[in-house]
Amino acid sequence: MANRKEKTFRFIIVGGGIAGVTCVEQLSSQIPSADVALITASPHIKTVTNYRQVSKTLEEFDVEEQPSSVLEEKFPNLTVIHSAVKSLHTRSHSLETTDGRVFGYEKLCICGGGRPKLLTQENPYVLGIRDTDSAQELQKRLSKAKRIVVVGNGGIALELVYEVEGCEVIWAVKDKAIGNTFFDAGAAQFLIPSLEADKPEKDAPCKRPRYTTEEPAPGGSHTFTADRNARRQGSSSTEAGSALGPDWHEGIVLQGSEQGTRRVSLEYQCEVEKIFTSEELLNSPPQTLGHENVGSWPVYIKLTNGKTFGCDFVVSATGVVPNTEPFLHGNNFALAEDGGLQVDDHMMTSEPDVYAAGDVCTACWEHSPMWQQMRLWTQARQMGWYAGRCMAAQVLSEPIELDFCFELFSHITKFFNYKVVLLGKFNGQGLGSDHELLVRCTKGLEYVKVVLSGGRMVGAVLIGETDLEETFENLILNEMDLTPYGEELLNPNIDIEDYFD
Ligand SMILES: Cc1cc2nc3c(=O)[nH]c(=O)nc-3n(C[C@H](O)[C@H](O)[C@H](O)COP(=O)(O)OP(=O)(O)OC[C@H]3O[C@@H](n4cnc5c(N)ncnc54)[C@H](O)[C@@H]3O)c2cc1C
Ligand SMILES: NC(=O)c1ccc[n+]([C@@H]2O[C@H](COP(=O)([O-])OP(=O)(O)OC[C@H]3O[C@@H](n4cnc5c(N)ncnc54)[C@H](O)[C@@H]3O)[C@@H](O)[C@H]2O)c1
Repeated sequence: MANRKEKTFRFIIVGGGIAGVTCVEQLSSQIPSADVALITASPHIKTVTNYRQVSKTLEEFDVEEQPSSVLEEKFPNLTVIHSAVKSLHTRSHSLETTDGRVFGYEKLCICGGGRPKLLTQENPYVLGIRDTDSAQELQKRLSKAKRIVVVGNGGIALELVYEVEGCEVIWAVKDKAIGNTFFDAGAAQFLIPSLEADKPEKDAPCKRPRYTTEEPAPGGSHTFTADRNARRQGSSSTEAGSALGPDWHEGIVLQGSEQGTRRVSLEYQCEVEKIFTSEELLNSPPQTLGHENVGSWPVYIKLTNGKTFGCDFVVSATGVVPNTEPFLHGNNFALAEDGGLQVDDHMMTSEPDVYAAGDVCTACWEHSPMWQQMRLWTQARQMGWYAGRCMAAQVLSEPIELDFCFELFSHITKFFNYKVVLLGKFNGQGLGSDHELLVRCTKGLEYVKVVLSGGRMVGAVLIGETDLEETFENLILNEMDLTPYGEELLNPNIDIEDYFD
């Protein structure tokens, strides 16, 4: 490294997202005398506000973008450095920023987050959504759009297809049902009517102890049309200018160039074969186009089901990749299969004195049977907080055990305007055939699914205002044998809270 060290900090945290900021807050409050540096590429930092512990493991909060001065005022020993890390030298315990400065550290925590795993990096008509800038770019392009194609079947796609209005949406999913990262086909079936014109009728509860679902035929497609005015009555108003947070889409107007109805066409079980510009399409065989007219759209997307759609742009909502590049060269980090920095149960990477937290890392300790990593705000906050505690514990020579929040996976969110709570092995992840499901579904009102293994509850999906999260969380954590209760567990006429008191 050519440049001389400008300063050596006791702790350096890289990344001003939820993981990095929570780590800084934890360290600075635990060891107020320690000099801490936060190096971040973004001009603003993300902070957790309105934090609420819903139950033992479920938490809810808002995410706000704030100027970094807010953090510096709170912690006098904190220095915020607005620059990106260009390279890391773990042997000399130093790093270099893109503006040529070199800083030393005693302990480092990498919280560089992730970036969208785009279908292609080169095509200007393919957008990803990550931060405020990309969300604003989406809003700008959408305001002139008549048709977009959304590829992907996770959190972003689910939120986007529901929120976009005044623009036709073609939604291409690899799977047999929508929302594969969060739901199974049963929950997807429950949610699908929300894309349709009328609010679903509220039927009497129907218990479905045996789990069956109808699936669309391979390569099948469905079109759902919603009446905008009808839906508006039940949805909250959009306010321009608020920060990208868990309700990121409420801060921007996702309105296409047309007024009136929303139209979502679902293309199931297909992937992207090719993305063309109109010029490329002119030079391709005539059968490529199908019913589309060449030249009427700026970009065309050919799916593996043989269909080609012209559109104004494509949203690639196809997951994230950990932002590890600047940290790898010349070092010896162990990387996980998903590209994340491997961390142990003290959030330590394989390099000495280097920790990592949030989307950039992959939890490689032996997980509790009820926990799995998903790249979510909640886990970024929990990992940042725990990494801060681990770093402090090490310098103070205090023992520390893996935090309780990693005992049980829990996530609370909203899809299609329904409250959604996910607990434990909510999709029977890793259980193979060694599990059974109990399902209760009331169309338009609630969907409750319980995953049982060896008579014990190991996971649950709760959609709607079920009020069951705390009871089910306790049942999972207590590992109670529920065999004697059988299907009564989901009997809508039994107040389950009283039942287990
Ligand atoms: C549109 C969208 C909606 C989402 N909705 C939800 C939701 O409803 N609920 C939920 O739980 N999760 C949601 N998520 C996921 C959630 O945003 C992430 O899991 C979480 O923000 C990860 O936090 P992080 O701190 O690890 O990373 P990030 O928030 O990505 O922060 C990384 C930080 O590191 C900085 N950085 C990167 N590289 C460098 C470098 N070389 N040098 C210096 N700084 C660097 C960046 O500038 C940034 O400040 C959503 C994600 C998206 C994109
Ligand atoms: N409410 C929430 O909790 C929420 C909302 C939005 C985003 N998020 C989080 O933000 C991150 C980014 O969201 P996301 O939706 O991009 O990721 P995701 O991991 O949730 O979903 C990615 C989806 O893309 C599909 N996919 C991957 N490669 C593909 C390909 N080549 N072709 C077609 N489909 C492909 C996957 O099957 C999956 O359905 C995730 O970590 C997600 O959990 C959470």
